[in-house]
Amino acid sequence: MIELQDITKSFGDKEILKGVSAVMESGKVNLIIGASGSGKTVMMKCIVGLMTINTGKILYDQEDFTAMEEKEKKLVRQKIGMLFQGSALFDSMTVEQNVMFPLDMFSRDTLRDKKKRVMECLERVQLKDAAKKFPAEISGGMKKRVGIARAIVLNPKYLFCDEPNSGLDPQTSLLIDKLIKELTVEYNITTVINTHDMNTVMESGDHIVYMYQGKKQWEGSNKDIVFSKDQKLNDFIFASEFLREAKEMRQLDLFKDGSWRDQLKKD
Ligand SMILES: Nc1ncnc2c1ncn2[C@@H]1O[C@H](COP(=O)(O)OP(=O)(O)OP(=O)(O)O)[C@@H](O)[C@H]1O
Repeated sequence: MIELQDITKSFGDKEILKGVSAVMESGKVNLIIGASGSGKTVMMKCIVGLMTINTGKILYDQEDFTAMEEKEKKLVRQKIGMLFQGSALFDSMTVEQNVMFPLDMFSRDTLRDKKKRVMECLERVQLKDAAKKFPAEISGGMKKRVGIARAIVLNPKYLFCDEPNSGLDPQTSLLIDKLIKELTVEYNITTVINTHDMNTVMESGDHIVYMYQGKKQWEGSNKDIVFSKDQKLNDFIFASEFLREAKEMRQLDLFKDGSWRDQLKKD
C-alpha cells in the first residue's frame, strides 16, 4: 500500500500539487485520472521519487519514503516496476534482451537463472515465440506486453504505468488492461496507472483518484463513479451525451434489475 499524506509540489511560485492525500491499495489497480495539466504526471513522478515533494509524506507500506536516506530509497526503488508511455524498449536489443535488462542491472542470479526468469515472464505475457525478435518487428500491443514483462521481471511490489493504452486500438487496450489487472491480483502488487482511457476507468478501476487543478477532487471505485454526484467528476467522465445516457441506463439497470428499458419507453 502507498499512502500520500497532504503532499504539495511547486515549481517556482506555481503550486502544482495542492495538498493531496490518497491511498493506493495493494492487490488493486489504482488509477490517477484528470484533465490535461491537472497534475497526474507530476504526482506519479513524486510518488516514485523522480521529483521531490515540498511538504507532506509518501509512505510505502507504512515506511516514510520521504524521510529515507538515498540508500534506503534505492531499496524501495528496486521493488518498483515501471511501464513507460510508448513502451520505451531498446531498439537495438531483442525482446529477450530487453526483458533481461533489469536483471542484468540488479540481480546476482546466474545467466541460466536469469534466462529462465525472462522466459517465465515472456510466457506470462504470451510472447515466448517473439523472444528473438527486435522491437521494430512487433506490433504496438506486443511492445506494451514486452514492457509489462520487463516491468515484472524483478517481482515488483509496486507497478507504475504511464498511459499504458496510448496508441492502442480499443480491443488491444482491453487486453493490456486485463493483463495488468491479472498480474496485480496474482502477485498482490500495488499498481498505479495514470490514464485518460475511459474503458480502463470503467473496466479496471478498483480504486480511482480524480485530480482537478492540483487537488484530489474525488476518490472511489469504478462502481461508485456510476452513482457519484460530484459535478466535476461527472463532467469529466461522462463528457458526451452518449456516455451520460449510458450512465443513466446503467444506474437504472443496477437499481431496478433491468427495468430501465421500461423507464425509457415511458419517456
Ligand atoms: N518540470 C516542470 N517544471 C515546471 N512546470 C512543470 C514541470 N512539470 C510539469 N509542470 C507543470 O505542472 C502542471 C501539471 O502537469 P502534469 O504533466 O502533471 O499534467 P497531467 O495531468 O499529467 O497532464 P497530461 O494528461 O496532459 O499528461 C502543468 O501546468 C505543467 O506545465
